Amino acid sequence: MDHIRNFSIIAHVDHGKSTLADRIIQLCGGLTEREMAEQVLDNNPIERERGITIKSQAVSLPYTARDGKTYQLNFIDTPGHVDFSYEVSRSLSACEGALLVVDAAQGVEAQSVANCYTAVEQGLEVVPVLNKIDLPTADPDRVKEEIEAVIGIEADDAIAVSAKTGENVTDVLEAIVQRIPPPKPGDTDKLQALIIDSWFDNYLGVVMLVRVMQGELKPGSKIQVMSTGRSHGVDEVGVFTPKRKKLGRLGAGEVGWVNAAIKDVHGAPVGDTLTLANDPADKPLPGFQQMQPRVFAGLFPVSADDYPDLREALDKLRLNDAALFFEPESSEAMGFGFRCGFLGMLHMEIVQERLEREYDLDLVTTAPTVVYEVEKTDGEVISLDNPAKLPASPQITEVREPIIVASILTPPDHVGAIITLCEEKRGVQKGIQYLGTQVQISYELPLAEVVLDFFDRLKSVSRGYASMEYHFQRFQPGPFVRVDVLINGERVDALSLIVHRVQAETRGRDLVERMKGLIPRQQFDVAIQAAIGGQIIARSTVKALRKNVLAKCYGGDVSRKKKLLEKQKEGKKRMKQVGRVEIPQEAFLAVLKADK
Ligand SMILES: Nc1nc2c(ncn2[C@@H]2O[C@H](COP(=O)(O)OP(=O)(O)OP(=O)(O)O)[C@@H](O)[C@H]2O)c(=O)[nH]1
Repeated sequence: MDHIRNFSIIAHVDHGKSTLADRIIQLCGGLTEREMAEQVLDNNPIERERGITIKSQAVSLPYTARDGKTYQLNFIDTPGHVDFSYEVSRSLSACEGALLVVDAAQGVEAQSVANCYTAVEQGLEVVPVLNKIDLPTADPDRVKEEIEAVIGIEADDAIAVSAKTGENVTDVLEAIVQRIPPPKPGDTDKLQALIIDSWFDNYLGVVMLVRVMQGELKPGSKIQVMSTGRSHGVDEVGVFTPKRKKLGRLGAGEVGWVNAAIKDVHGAPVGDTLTLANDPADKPLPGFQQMQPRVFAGLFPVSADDYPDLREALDKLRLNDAALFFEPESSEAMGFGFRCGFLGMLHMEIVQERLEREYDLDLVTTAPTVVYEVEKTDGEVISLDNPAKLPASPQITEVREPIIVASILTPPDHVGAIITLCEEKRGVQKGIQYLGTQVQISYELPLAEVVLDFFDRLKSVSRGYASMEYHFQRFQPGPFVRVDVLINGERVDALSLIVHRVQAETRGRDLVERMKGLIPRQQFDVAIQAAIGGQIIARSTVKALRKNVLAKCYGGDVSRKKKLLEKQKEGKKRMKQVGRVEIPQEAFLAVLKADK
């Protein structure tokens, strides 16, 4: 085991993790120059387009070090975005060390701090790497100080590199070999393998990425998933180089893939332990925190005929995405659809995009909402993930909303604007610390406010410099009311939202105004109202169209007429017929941009 090094790379989005990983793979001879042309690790098209890494991946690489020995370096990738921070901790638990990659021009950002603490807590050796030193604005010395001041780890021997040009990347490989310890042997030889990740492959069924802690895994063995007690025969084991490579065994300390004819990812839960069915380990490895969807929204097909297809598509996506939750929902206004739970807004956007792109579905999404805890007068406490289902007020004792703790890092210039923003979002300041060139501000904030437009606002008030990390803290009671939207006098359940009493009037007015701008003019007047209970708090009208649109075409030019009709059809794609009124997708999301 002395020749094995298991490591991860911790980095804020865009600091160059994928580029460095590619360089490392290239230096170890994993791929040819041509194969490198495509960034290999971000291998889902949506991830690639957005330039973010979502799923964990692992690569095993042989490296002949300066000491003449050949080491097996196992790199386990981690995602960089806040929505996926639970995946970071699970990747880290398979490693003995981590490279902390910090952009030498940009400096330390909140996400790297949070992930670095996770690594330190898990007892990993952290090796700081300053990337992008080829940039004229790079200032490695300042960033070293920042790492020490903000994160509090030693950065004297940080390695300054350019992942782009390849400068000093060999030093990183040497540091992995010298500074990161090899895996420790287990207490016994009984198999314990941690499931770091599992995904569904159309040809192979479920593939598991595992870290063998002790014992060994071989084709033909009968393994047992410890939490479910289910047994499966192992078909194949191997590693990614990054290409799939079959092996005869995976031994203690190694990281690789296993496939064992398991039907879907729920049969191979991430964080679970594999052992041998006929010679099981005494106890499972410590698992991971269960991931919980925090943001919910309704997904409805534009055309009711697509409902079965939507169900099938969600079923398929769930094979691969254990964090995705859904159950059938029926709405008076929208018909049949699904209430879906996501880890955060990015997760939601990705799921929606995949449904539309990969499954060719036209969908309308309702405004995302957080989960409220509602205590009823009969003592029952319910988790409310759909505002339309809030019980009538005489039945409610208390409504509690989720509160998060946010840690924001920013240069000192923007502190004032950020505090103003947090206060506007009902935040409570918990601390503010000047750390060299950066300021760390911590706030308790309602998750509902963060879900709205907080990230965009934070970026805009800090001109892109502030970064943030957050985690759930607790539920807190408050005076919440349900604001309903009425279109021509009919309540549209899919547009209801839960808001703080103090913000209700403003939100209602903003929403009505915004919707007025988004609902196209129809053959008749459309009245839009916002109401709390029976009381109307805002109203507005979309005036009827005066003329037929085709009148503009002077009756003559057929192709022009056709074009116009096609254009209208296109525009209709993401509309939902509610009663007599056609409501476009944007109107359902109007609430997201409230009070800007
Ligand atoms: N100048 C310069 N640019 C770099 C260097 N390393 C990475 N970049 C650029 O920085 C951007 C982000 O790099 P990625 O490797 O995609 O960043 P990442 O951290 O993997 O981002 P996520 O996959 O979103 O987590 C890309 O445009 C890279 O070309 C470097 O050493 N120098």
